[in-house]
Amino acid sequence: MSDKILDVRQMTMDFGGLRALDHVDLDVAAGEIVALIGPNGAGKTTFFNCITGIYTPTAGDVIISPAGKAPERINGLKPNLVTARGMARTFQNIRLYKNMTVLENVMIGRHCRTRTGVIGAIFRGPRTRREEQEIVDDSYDILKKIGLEQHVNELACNLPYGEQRRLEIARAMATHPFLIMLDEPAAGMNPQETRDLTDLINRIRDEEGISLLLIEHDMKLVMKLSERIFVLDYGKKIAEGTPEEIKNNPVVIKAYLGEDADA
Ligand SMILES: Nc1ncnc2c1ncn2[C@@H]1O[C@H](COP(=O)(O)OP(=O)(O)OP(=O)(O)O)[C@@H](O)[C@H]1O
Repeated sequence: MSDKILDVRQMTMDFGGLRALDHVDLDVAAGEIVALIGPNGAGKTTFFNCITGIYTPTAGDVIISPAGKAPERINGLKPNLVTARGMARTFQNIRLYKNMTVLENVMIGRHCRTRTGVIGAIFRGPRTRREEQEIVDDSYDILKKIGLEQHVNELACNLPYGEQRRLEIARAMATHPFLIMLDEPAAGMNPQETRDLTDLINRIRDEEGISLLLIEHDMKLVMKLSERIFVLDYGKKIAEGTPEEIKNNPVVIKAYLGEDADA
């Protein structure tokens, strides 16, 4: 496929004697929503950590090809540089600056796109002030898109759980990514919050043109949202395909879905 924006080849990660990822291939095309599923301990979060620079994989390649840019191998880049290349992520456990406002949390995400250096920040010339205003405006726009604009000045810790999760997504969007990776975005959400999240993810793809790769245990959500699904089990990729193919794949049913296949 020529329109791959992310192409992960033979990703392998050993923790001492434990092989958490075993030669895993995965790709995401432009404008695609892809899910990575598998039982607890299958290696999903490790996979995210390997492609975002948190871990240095034992072997494998991560190649990105955002629109209009030449393909680049990003193995070994530090997480902040991976983000700057256009790959943003959220974490399994909410990681917000809880005692900062909603707007400030998004502005922090946006800062990875600033041009002002230390000198500019100290002297605060017109260019720096203009850039700061742009960051505020851009962050506010993102909060509007996410539906959190009425909370701009509230502390992040005072938001209900579902909205904290949305704020994390807003912060990821503020980095102007071509791909957002969500680690269990629906975890702990009630049914209404999960429905809102489904709409939000679709809107991010349809209106912003951002691709998404998500780890999720909520099979209903995965089947509804994803165009393709990759399945891990004990660090190995055991299947990939459309939701229909995955639902009916006997190897997947045995390893993971079991009775919930039609959930
Ligand atoms: N830093 C680490 N050091 C040692 N072992 C680790 C480390 N991180 C993960 N592992 C192990 O690697 C395997 C894969 O873990 P990982 O967290 O990636 O699974 P997962 O599919 O994300 O699970 P879950 O759905 O429960 O979040 C597990 O056996 C885990 O114990």
